[in-house]
Amino acid sequence: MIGPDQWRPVDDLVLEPNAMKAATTPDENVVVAAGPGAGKTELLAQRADFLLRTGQCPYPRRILAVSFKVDAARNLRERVRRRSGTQLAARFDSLTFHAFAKRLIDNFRPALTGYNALSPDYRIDPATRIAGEQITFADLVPLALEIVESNAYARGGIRQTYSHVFLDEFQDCTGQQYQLIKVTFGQSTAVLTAVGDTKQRIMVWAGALDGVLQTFADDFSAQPLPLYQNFRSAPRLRRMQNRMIAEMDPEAVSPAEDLAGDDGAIQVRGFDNEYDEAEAVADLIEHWLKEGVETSEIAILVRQQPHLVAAALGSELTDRGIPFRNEQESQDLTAEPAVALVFNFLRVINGDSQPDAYAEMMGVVNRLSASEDEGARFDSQLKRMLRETREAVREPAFKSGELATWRPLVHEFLQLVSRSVLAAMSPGYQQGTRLDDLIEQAVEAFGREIAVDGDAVAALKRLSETDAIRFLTIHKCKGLEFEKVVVLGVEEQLFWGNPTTVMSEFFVAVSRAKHHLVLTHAKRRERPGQPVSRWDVLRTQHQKLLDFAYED
Ligand SMILES: Nc1ncnc2c1ncn2[C@@H]1O[C@H](COP(=O)(O)OP(=O)(O)OP(=O)(O)O)[C@@H](O)[C@H]1O
Repeated sequence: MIGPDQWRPVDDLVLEPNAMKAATTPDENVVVAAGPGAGKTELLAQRADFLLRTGQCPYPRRILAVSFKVDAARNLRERVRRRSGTQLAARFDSLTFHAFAKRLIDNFRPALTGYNALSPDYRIDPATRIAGEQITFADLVPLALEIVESNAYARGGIRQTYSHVFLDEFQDCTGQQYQLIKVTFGQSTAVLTAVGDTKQRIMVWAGALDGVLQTFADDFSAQPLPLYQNFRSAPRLRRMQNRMIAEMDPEAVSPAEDLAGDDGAIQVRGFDNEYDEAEAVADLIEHWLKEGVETSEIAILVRQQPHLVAAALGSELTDRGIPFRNEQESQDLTAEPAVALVFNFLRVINGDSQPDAYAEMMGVVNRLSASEDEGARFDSQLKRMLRETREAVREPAFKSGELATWRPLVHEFLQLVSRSVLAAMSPGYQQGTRLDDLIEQAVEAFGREIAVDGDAVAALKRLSETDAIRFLTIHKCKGLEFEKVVVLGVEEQLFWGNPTTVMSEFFVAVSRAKHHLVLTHAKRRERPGQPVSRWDVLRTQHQKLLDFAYED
């Protein structure tokens, strides 16, 4: 352990004065409002290191970090683990609001009474609530709120556990989520750090509270500590962001002299139709890849219906053998433990050295063996099966490009693991068809990728975090950053609705780019083959948004 005065930011980062203050304040609630790329998430990781390393968060107390998305919570957890080491990071709980609420319910369930009373083996279902037995995701936060509102023992327990609380992307906090934080930690000794950017408030449709950063500052007597830097984007891109900020939040505009420089590029490209657009964007991507840009540093952003709007680009990339991933689909999938197990099994039987996948897979399956004897028997059966399967896939006759050859192998493995073990992996798997549906989706996703070139290792790589160009919705790209960003379809027909929300979403999209931003629009987009609720064939460029791309 070191003294607070001895602590230096991890990785030798230089923190601006307010960031340093927010990272190291021992006992003050703070709210850090700052624009894109200012280092808000980084600041939370640094603060976690400070609190754990200096003992300001004294053992055995813990830090709670609450985020909105599974990816964001995982990113922050990983960042802290990498920086501070596994031992210290073990006292850092990086959870989504849903996961935090579920923890409260699991730990203090008997506090729920009457209609809300729940049996110990309650289930969570996406849609249907059954009194006493099954709740939906939407019930989690209200039930957790009922627990902390009605039960002083629960409030005391959670306050005892956490000495510090972090709130990331706090501009998108809903009324219920805010209440949960306020009732749980208001009037307590917990020290709270909230970070956010009102210009990136894109969850209004989901009930994000207007002015929540100010409300938090008032309710928690939190000191506002604005940040002014942007570590992400090159000057040309920052000037475009600044033109948008001038309209969205004039007080936050940066002085022109801070944004001088020629680094960075913005292109606006108009096309007659989506096929011309697909060809031109694929040419650009091919060019970037030849220049040595990593696939994981390229993102294609679409406001809505990405699988339809980006379909032509997807086929063009497939024809050229350029890997891409529809994030909406596969990233949600890989967060599922059953899907991760299937992919890890495929990695183990295909790759020569896959220690992480092997350890993860064995960790899951062994954890669940009932007795030592049974465990040993199961272990040897599984190892034999893996050995034989590895040999089989190496046979020249093995048709690796066809899904039909893989499907029985996956099912044989899952049968060996057993239904009860699979069902125990997640509360949602015990009822209905969710488990089978997920396994089928995992196999299908692998099938689509393996069809590209028959290379299983490459297919699995594309299905994992890196090594593929990502197609994302704007909601999914929150908090992420890429060298090259293409916003596909800057058109009235895609960027419609409440003008403030449209601006915020466009702002989130353009501010993901580090060096190069491409904005496209097309005059026509053919109606997709599949049924679709709303589709306009004729398109109009969104002039107001595109105008921000041009210097005066
Ligand atoms: N003090 C710093 N010095 C150098 N680089 C930094 C610093 N703080 C953050 N960065 C880097 O700047 C980039 C943006 O940081 P981060 O993602 O934390 O910003 P953010 O404010 O959360 O952005 P956004 O709100 O747009 O998602 C990251 O690549 C991060 O590693």
